[in-house]
Amino acid sequence: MINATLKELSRHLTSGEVTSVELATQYLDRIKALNPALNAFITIDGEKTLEEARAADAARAAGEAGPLTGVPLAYKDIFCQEGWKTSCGSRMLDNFVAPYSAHVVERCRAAGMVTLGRTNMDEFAMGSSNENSYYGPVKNPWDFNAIPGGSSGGSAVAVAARLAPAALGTDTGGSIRQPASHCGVTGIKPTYGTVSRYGMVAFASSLDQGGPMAQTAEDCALLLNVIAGFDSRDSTSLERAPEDYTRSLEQPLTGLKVGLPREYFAEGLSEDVAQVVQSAIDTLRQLGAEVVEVSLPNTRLSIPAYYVIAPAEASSNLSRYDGVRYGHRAAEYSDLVDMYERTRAEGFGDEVKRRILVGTYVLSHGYYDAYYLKAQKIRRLIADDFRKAFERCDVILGPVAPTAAFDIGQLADDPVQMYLSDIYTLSINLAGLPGMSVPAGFAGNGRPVGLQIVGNYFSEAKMLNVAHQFQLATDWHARRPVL
Ligand SMILES: NC(=O)C[C@H](N)C(=O)O
Repeated sequence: MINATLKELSRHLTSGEVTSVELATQYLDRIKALNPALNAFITIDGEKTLEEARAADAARAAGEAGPLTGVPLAYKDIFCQEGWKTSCGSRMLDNFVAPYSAHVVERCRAAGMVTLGRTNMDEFAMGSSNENSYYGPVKNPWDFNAIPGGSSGGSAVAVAARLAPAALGTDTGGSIRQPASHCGVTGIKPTYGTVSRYGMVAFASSLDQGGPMAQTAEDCALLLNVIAGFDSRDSTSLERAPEDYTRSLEQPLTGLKVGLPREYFAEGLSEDVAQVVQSAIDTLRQLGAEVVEVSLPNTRLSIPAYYVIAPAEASSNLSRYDGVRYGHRAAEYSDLVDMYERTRAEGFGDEVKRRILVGTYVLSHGYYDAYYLKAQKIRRLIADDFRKAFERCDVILGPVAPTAAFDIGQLADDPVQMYLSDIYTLSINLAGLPGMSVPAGFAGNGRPVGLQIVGNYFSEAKMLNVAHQFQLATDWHARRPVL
């Protein structure tokens, strides 16, 4: 049962082959056995989980079950969940129990899904390796020396190690796609505005977007059906008619136009990742896709633009952690300013402090035009690159990251090198486009490699169709680490 997809679990629950309580117990036992080594979860609470599972079984007995009632799910520790500690991977929120639930959590609970726990992450979602968590690094189940990717590393590992059949993550500059790629799971970051940010701890609000991580594209579609949709409590939530994201899964790919950006296959891409991506493209070609070359000339500017805009927004968003209202407060201080200073010095880790400093600097008088305004102009150019590219193709394919997962500690002292690993993911967030990662093979060292699929605005159903057809023709998504 532990290896089943959401789709299969739904069937097993419907047929009565398993109850939600039995299922939750199996996952909780596995979490208990493996989490001490993997560190994928920050919080588990078996009693609460079983209570939700019992309620799901009761709903089913009363004939009130939906397709995902009783199916378990893990949440990145960034989504507020009433009654659960919501730490965002930070000492600052180590004592914070959310008094309300995020929109996506409300949606999943209303669908009858059962909470397995809260997954580890880089502090305030800042990082690409999960080494920035106050709760310690997460281990990649394929190789305990490897990083799992970040910042949704705990969610990716939970799915890869079968500690959960699916998990929710967030993606500001690659945080769903890059850990999905490094752990061999499927993840999708929807078009900006598709999933409500209400109750999601804010990092860079113009880029943050929640999304599903699971074994298959089909499962991601099922989960997206649950979490997507308008919510008036998020001012950037889009008012659109509800969609069924599974509607195109079975369509053949004949005639699909696939764009390969020249800039994604150039210098900096490792040989083994290039090979995996190339063979995935060959598979899609055999399935009827037609390949065209496209150009995204401003790709290289995405790193400086993102690392101005994201810290700028973060410096503003994180100003709320002042020790007054909630979260950490220094134990000793002499006056109010001293309290602010000590609280923030103690509560935030190095990477968060670095970004607050950068963000404050680029927004400060005299530097605003030189950095922030310029970055916003680059953002427009990047979106224009994609607009032109999508005149010639239906989806864009490429790598998710330049290399497979690197070793724990390898880039820990080199933030700029760490930022460079986001080169293929950042521009998608800057443009607000949907992007996904699909397991496509392994690097020479046995670590997983994902294929990135980028779609035009609101083309999630098409992307999921491409991913699903790819998964019908390959079995990379079904491989699992030996644990
Ligand atoms: N949050 C993200 O999407 C990850 C990105 N590497 C960052 O540190 O900002």
